[in-house]
Amino acid sequence: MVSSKAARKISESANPSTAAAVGKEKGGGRRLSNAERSAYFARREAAKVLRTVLQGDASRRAVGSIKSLVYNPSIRNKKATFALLCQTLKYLPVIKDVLDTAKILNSKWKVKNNMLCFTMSSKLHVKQLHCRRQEELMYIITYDILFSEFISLAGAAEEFLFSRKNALQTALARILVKKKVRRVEDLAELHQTPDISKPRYVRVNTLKLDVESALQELGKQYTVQKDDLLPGLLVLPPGIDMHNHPLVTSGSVFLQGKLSSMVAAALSPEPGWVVLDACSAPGNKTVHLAALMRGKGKIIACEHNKERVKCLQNTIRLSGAANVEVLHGDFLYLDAKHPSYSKVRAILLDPSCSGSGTSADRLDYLLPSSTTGKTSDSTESDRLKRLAAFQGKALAHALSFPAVERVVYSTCSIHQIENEDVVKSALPLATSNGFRLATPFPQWPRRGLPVFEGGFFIALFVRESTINTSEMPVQEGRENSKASVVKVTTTAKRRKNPGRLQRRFSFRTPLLTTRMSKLCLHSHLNSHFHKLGTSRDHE
Ligand SMILES: C[S@@+](CC[C@H](N)C(=O)[O-])C[C@H]1O[C@@H](n2cnc3c(N)ncnc32)[C@H](O)[C@@H]1O
Repeated sequence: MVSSKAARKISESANPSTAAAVGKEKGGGRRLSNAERSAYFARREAAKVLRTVLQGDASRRAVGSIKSLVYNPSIRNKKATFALLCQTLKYLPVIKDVLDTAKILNSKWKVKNNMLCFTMSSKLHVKQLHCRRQEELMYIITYDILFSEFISLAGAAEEFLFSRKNALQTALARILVKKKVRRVEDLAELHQTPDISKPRYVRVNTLKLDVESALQELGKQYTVQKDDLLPGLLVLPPGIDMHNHPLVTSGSVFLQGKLSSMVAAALSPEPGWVVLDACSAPGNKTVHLAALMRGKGKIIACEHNKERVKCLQNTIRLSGAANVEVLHGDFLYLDAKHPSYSKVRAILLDPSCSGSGTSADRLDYLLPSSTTGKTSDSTESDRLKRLAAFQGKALAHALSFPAVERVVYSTCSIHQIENEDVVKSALPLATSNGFRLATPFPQWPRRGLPVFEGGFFIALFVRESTINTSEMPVQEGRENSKASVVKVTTTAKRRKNPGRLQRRFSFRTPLLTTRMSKLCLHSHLNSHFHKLGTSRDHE
């Protein structure tokens, strides 16, 4: 959580009066300083993320955590955006109340010339914008005006709201009187920040850097030590921001928590195996698998969400893993009996879940639904049932792949319905297919109990190999393909006839050797998918 002090610091640095470089006057207008520009963009970036966060929260759909949205590559000024976003969310109930009382959201403001042209000129092309259309931006700027000490006025929306500063302040004063409190901090609605003082973990990407070198490099700046359970994991002090550290931006280390790092380690695939990552984006565990397999063998990374496929591809690219094949499609539709999967020996199943175990990490306590109790118990329970139904189907499907010896099922949920209940419901099938539940980390002392604040759930199924994979038919072309990352775009849409799937293919590198024609390729991939009569929209 970013303190108001930190947010103020950022606001101060963005303020023209404290920033050294104020641009020169030009043609009757004033060119903005870098700090003004940066504040202008940070507010708009924060507003964009805020819109996604609020829409996701209102519809209870997983759109990514606050952190993951801010640390998306499309956000340029991450630090300022994050600070503004967290602070605005913290004060959001008050801000909404203030804007309502001051009747500002129903007004319009005038935009002079082009808002993005950083010259405040007196020659006008006036356009009117409605505040409602820019609601999130209004929230961000109102936060800045009311609660941070300085504000840069660059931008028409800023000018408009600043001209109503008195109305905003009067509205705030009225609300305090009405609620019988003296300070804004005393308003009961303000979110309490939980005390999160967990260490920062980084996982060394051994495809790019060895653990000793990472230890040495990070040791120049921080107190760092090896984790006592996972050899490639390093432990650093809590609260440090490493997002821009060169080892992180180069993909030499990944910011990955201990519990998340335990999942691929529990699967423990051997170099040379064919491994399926069933629900893979954004790909942290996919590239961990690649590192554990030392780049040997093949990982098929399946993901059904188009946007998240892009994220997955970025992660793979960053990691330098050359043995990952990205499959854009629904895992439940993959035909386990298809020859392409006949050599899959391990499956990592980390499906969509409620995320209840990592909600503090994801800053969910800042979301409106966490304080207003907008989500009723029955809505939440329906959601959990829907998720559990999908998770159960996915686990049963994973256990049906013919050559699979190890299946890891993991969630970041603390709900029994998504964890033990799913595993229990799959046990009869698992047993009849020759699997038994195994202990992934015998030395891990507190299995089954909440180990940190929040938590992960990991179940490992193993079966002795009954199939000699060297006798498996080799899939023509695929085995000979030199393709490293293959982009297969598959759009499976439910239609009147549920057995029919509509697909699109695009290849960055050839999937098969030239011996196979495109037509042949199409029918080859058509038979990869196998309808199990389930909904694709699990969330
Ligand atoms: C919990 S996340 C996986 C996180 C990932 N293992 C990692 O460590 O980076 C679950 C992912 O599964 C995807 N997903 C959900 N249902 C799916 C399905 N039926 N087939 C393929 N992917 C699915 C979601 O879009 C989401 O990206």
